[in-house]
Amino acid sequence: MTLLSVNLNAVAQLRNRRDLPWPSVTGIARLVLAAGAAGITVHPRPDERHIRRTDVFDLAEVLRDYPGREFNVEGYPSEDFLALVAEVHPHQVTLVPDDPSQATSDHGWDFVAHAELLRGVIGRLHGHGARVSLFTDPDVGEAGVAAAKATGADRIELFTGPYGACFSDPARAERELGSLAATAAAAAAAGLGVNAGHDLTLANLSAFQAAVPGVAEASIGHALTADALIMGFAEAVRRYIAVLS
Ligand SMILES: CC(=O)[C@@H](O)[C@H](O)COP(=O)(O)O
Ligand SMILES: NCC(=O)COP(=O)(O)O
Repeated sequence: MTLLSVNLNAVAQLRNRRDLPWPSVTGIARLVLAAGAAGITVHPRPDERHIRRTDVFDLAEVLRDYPGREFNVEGYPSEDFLALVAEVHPHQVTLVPDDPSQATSDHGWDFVAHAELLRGVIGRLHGHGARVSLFTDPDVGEAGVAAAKATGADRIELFTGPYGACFSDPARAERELGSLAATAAAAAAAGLGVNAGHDLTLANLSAFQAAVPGVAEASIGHALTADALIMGFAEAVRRYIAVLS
């Protein structure tokens, strides 16, 4: 069974439209956890376009009321980011090679070029007990997985954005699923855990699950929030969990 971690970036972005405290990021976190989500994911970007530094501390407090659920904090390993996660102590840190100016996360790590950086950062994160996952392009294959393993990471997160973009091209979706499945199998053989995320939806998730077995955690936010605008967060969480189970 793949666990669902709900990404709250989009809720924070809606809140930030006005200088008002609603929609409440912590309130939605409590709602999705009560509905059965295994955890919460956030990506506090340097410009605080959505998740703010204060949200990360507030959500860590919420997670303390839900033993067994996990807090996953994503970001580029800048000194500011590393200082934040050293204070908050999330269960998992997902390292992403994002430039501050990027509109969204749109590629994984070059594990060879960034080997030294990643090894040092992962050692620091392990020092305060975090599990470390590395954002990974779908087509890195065995060589890329071996390089990821060499950094000391615990998991890779399959970047499913290219697959999610195939919503009108079934043939390309099949090719993307083939790449994702090959990289996931290589990761499992190398003793790495496998997470997944970016542009997963109720429409594409079951085909992903069928093609890529053994994914430990899917972090889903944008589409789940869009669904929640129609059916509510509790029902949306239940629908995604049903597909992931
Ligand atoms: C790493 C990833 O794919 C997403 O988790 C990321 O959080 C998306 O960031 P935005 O919500 O800022 O697009
Ligand atoms: N790591 C992926 C994530 O947290 C959410 O991505 P998305 O569902 O908002 O595209």
